[in-house]
Formats: sequence, structure tokens, C-alpha cells
Amino acid sequence: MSPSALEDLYNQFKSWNEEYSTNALRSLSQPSENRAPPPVLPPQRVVRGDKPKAHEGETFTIRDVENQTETRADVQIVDVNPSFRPHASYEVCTPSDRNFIVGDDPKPMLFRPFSDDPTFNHQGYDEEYEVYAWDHLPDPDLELLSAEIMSRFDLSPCDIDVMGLPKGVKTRRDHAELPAGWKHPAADDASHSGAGPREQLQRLALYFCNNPNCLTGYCTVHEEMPLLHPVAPSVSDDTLANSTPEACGENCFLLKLSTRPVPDPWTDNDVEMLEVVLEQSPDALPCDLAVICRKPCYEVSKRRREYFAIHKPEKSRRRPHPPRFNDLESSQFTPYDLVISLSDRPDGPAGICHVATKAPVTPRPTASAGKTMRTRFQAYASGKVAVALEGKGRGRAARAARATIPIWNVIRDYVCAAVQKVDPTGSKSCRNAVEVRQTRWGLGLFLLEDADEDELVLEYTGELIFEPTTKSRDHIVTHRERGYLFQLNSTVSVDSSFLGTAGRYINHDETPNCKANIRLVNGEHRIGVFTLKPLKKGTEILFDYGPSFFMSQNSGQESRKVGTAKGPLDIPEDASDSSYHEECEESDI
Ligand SMILES: C[S@@+](CC[C@H](N)C(=O)[O-])C[C@H]1O[C@@H](n2cnc3c(N)ncnc32)[C@H](O)[C@@H]1O
Repeated sequence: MSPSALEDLYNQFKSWNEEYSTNALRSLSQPSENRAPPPVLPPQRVVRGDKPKAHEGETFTIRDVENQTETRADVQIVDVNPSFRPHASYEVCTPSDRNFIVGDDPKPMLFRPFSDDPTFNHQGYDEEYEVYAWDHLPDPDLELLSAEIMSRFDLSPCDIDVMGLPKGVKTRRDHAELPAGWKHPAADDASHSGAGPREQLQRLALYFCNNPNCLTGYCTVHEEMPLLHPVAPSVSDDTLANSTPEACGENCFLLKLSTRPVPDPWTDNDVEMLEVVLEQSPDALPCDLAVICRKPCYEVSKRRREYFAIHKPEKSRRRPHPPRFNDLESSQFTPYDLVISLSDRPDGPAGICHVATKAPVTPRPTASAGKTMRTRFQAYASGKVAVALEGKGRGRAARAARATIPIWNVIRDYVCAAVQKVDPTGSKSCRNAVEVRQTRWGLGLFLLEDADEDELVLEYTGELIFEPTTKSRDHIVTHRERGYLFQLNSTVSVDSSFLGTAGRYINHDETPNCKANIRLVNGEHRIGVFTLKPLKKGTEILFDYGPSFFMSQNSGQESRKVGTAKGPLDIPEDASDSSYHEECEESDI
């Protein structure tokens, strides 16, 4: 691309931008004096909470900049029944049955918590961050310019990044921090290379995490999950036809089930497109396939039948990989037959997972074999195969990333992802029904059914965060006077402030009726809350946070943790994997 073409484009944009901005500013000017006085609206209702936001007799003005009109309204204060008041903000928490690895919060401060509350320690909180994220937001003008450059010169977003022209022009996603060695998938955007539908789909899939629970773009946690795998159909042709109540048109497959060959010429691309869709969505109705493939549905239907006649799909819809942690309900926790061994990979991350290094791990019985519920929560290792940190990512970039990114360090230290088989008999639910109610310590958690001794009530889940982040989040804990941090070891804690199960509502008692146990399940630490004795429906679940919690709460010196894993979970560098497993399984909080 010649520099002069770029300069022309930039100048065009600049003159347009000047004119546009001048007009926009003009439109913001005050309405002229000789306008009719603004109409007065009926009094507007303002809901009054504990702190009135408005006073009787106040007015406010609504200015419509576009139509240059103004209206004025009196404020009327309405008292509402306290039970209709909004929930306290601390209750906002995303429900999640599993832990999410966060590591550290980003260095730029994404937003300022309690910004309208002068009692919050803003200075202390600010000091935890390097910059304000909003100071570094991409300029929308530059984004517009970069979009135009891409379309005019047929460039990908990555080309723009690489060229760095004009200065400051970057793609929208560029401000997201990618792990070292990664590049934007758009760099290889198939739409520029004329790749076929299969390749395009594979590449597009790189933009998304394969774990449907994961909301992270460029997810590095679940990257070892397989990309796209063919799925076998689960319904017959007849069922498909019966599920379509009426024909979608004169070319509908319902009306034209003849054996005549498909007349229209289908290009190789068309055929591949249909096959790719059928691989991923074999139960799709021909009428839907017709829309995707832009072909009459009877043709699609016929080719669909021909395709499955050749490809002979397996009868049942089987997942392409054995179920893993992510695929399981907590109720299916175990009995596990966890299989771990070592992959001795030269290309792996430096300092390989020490859980995996001494494989194979000998099978060991669960600690309390008679106690079914407890047993279900326990993982034990046996046997052969390894998936442990296997080089199964998405190409070289992903592998390079593994060696460097902090997330991978967590995985190296704590996770030895392993194949697990779930015993089909393990069907009984592991969790007890619970509900959250008001208590003298804020909210608390109560049993909705009787529980036996040593039953798993529920899991305590949250974000897995590193110590520096527990410290920065501690300002919020202090301000709220509520903490949801459960320490796993000196480096990592589970924080259920923003994400987790109802386990976060469990209050402390020095004579508890439950305890929290950490189990190493399929390579991940999971915290289960178990009953210490038989409990009646309606009992509040309580565990002992340990002495340091309230000490630190009072001193304000240290991050307070509702649970602290002692000793064994502070994993020494040379811990042997088998003792590690045992210790993890036995360690109580
Ligand atoms: C994990 S949360 C428990 C749920 C909390 N009650 C709520 O409303 O969200 C821990 C917080 O609950 C409060 N808490 C729990 N047990 C307590 C106790 N025995 N005495 C005083 N405060 C307690 C403290 O504020 C503590 O920081």
C-alpha cells in the first residue's frame, strides 16, 4: 500500500471529521431565546430509599438536543415498601458450579468501585493499579479509519496491527492483551485466502472458547479442549420428517422424496458446505440446511441421505472425547477412575506439572470407602494414559503461550488435566438442597432437607486468583465488611465475591456443623462442604473460618480468608505426586 494512498485516505477522513464535529457542536448549542416556554410535565416519581435522592419541590429539565426542545418536571417523592428496595450490591454474584482461573486482575483498573462513596479507600485501591483502563481506550475515530483502510485495501485487522499505520490505528481487539507469542486469528483470516467452508469454520472456531461456560475471548484455560468434531445424528430420517408439520414450499423435502438425482449443479464448495454443517449439526432439518446452503431443501435432504449412507454414523450421539471436569455436573462427580501419567514433553512449559512427573500413580482406595457421598467427591489416581499438559493446543502459538502465560503456571502447579471415566452407577445426586436466608451476620445458608453425617452439601466455587489480586480486592472486602476468599495455598485462593455457588453465604461458627475439604478432582482443586454430623432440614450450615479470619478482619492488616488450606496444600516444589494426592485428599480446613 503506497504511503500516498494512505495519506489521501487520512486527509479525507480528517476533513470529514472536522465538518462532522463542527455540525455536532452546533447542534449542542442552546435553543434560541424566542422559543415557546418549555411545557411542564406532570410530577415525576422518584423512589426514595434510605437516603433521599431528591427533595420535595425540586424540578428537573429534560433537553432534547436533536429536536431542540426542553421540558421541565417537578419531582414527587414516593416512599416504597422496604421489601421492594433493590438488593444490596454485595449480593451480585454470577452463579457458577465451577472454578474459573483468573490469576491476576488486569493491571489497568477497569472501573472504580464505590465511586460515589467517599468512605471507600480510593487512594489505597488506586495504588494497586498501574493505570486507569479508560485512559487507554481505543479512539473510535481511529477505529473507523482502520475499518476503512481494511475494506479499501483488503487487509486483515492483523495487517493493520503489523503495519502500525497510520500511527495509533489499531484494531478493536488489539487492546486485549494476548499471551506472548500469540497473534490475532484474523491474521490468517480465511475469507482473504478463498479457503473452503471447512477451513473457514475451523479458523472461525479459534475465536471462541470451546467451553460453553467460558465467557473469555481468546481463552487460554480451555484451549486443550478439542475444536470441532463430527457429531453423529441422533434421529432418523422419519423422525426428522415427522418433526416438520408442514411443507415450507413447493420444493420442500416433505413433498419431493423421490429418488430422482439432484438436478442443479452443486459446486465442490456447496457440497463441502453441506457436509461441514452436517458434521456439526446432523439433526438439523433439511429446511434449515436449505437456508444455510442456499439450496432447495429436497436437494439438501437427498444429499443428506446420501452423505449418511456413505459416512455410516454411529448410532448414539457420542462425545468425541471422554467426559472431563467441564462436562460434568457436580452430581456426577465420581466415583472417579482418574487416570494420570506423565507426558515427558520437550516442548512443554518449563518445570512440568509435578503432579504428573512421577507417573504412573498407584491406585489407592478412597479414605472412607463406606461413606458414599464422601467417596463420590474423591478422586484417586490409577493407571496409564496421559493428557497432562499434552501439546494438544491450537498450533504453535498456543504452545508458545503455554510456556509463558501465568495461567499456564497455575495449571502447571495445580492442574494435571487427566482423562476420567465416570462410573455410570454414580447417579445419585451429591448435593443437598439449600436456600439463602437472612441471618444476624448478613445472609446465611440453610438446609432444605435432612443430611447424614459426612454428606457433601455443596461445593465452594469462585475465581482462582493469585495473592497480589487478593490484596487489591481486599480494599473491597474491608469496605463491605464481608469476605468470600478461601485460600488454597500461599499463592492461590478461591474468591467467590463475584462468581460462585451459594457456598459463599456460609457463615462462621466456632462449633461448626460442617467442614470444608479440598479434593484434587481430575487435577483441579475443588472445595466441598461436608456435614460433620447428621443435620435436620432448616439448619444453618456453618463452618469454622479459622482464627486468622476475624483477627485480620479486626486488624485490617491482611487479606481475610474464610478458609485456609494448611500445610499440605502449600505444595513444596519437590512434592512427590502420590503423597501430594494423599495429602490433598486428606487435608481438611
Ligand atoms: C463468606 S461470607 C458469609 C456470607 C455473608 N454473611 C453474607 O451476607 O454474604 C463471610 C462474611 O460473613 C460475615 N460473617 C460470617 N460469619 C460471621 C460471624 N460468626 N461473626 C461475624 N461475622 C460473620 C462476615 O462479614 C464475613 O466477612
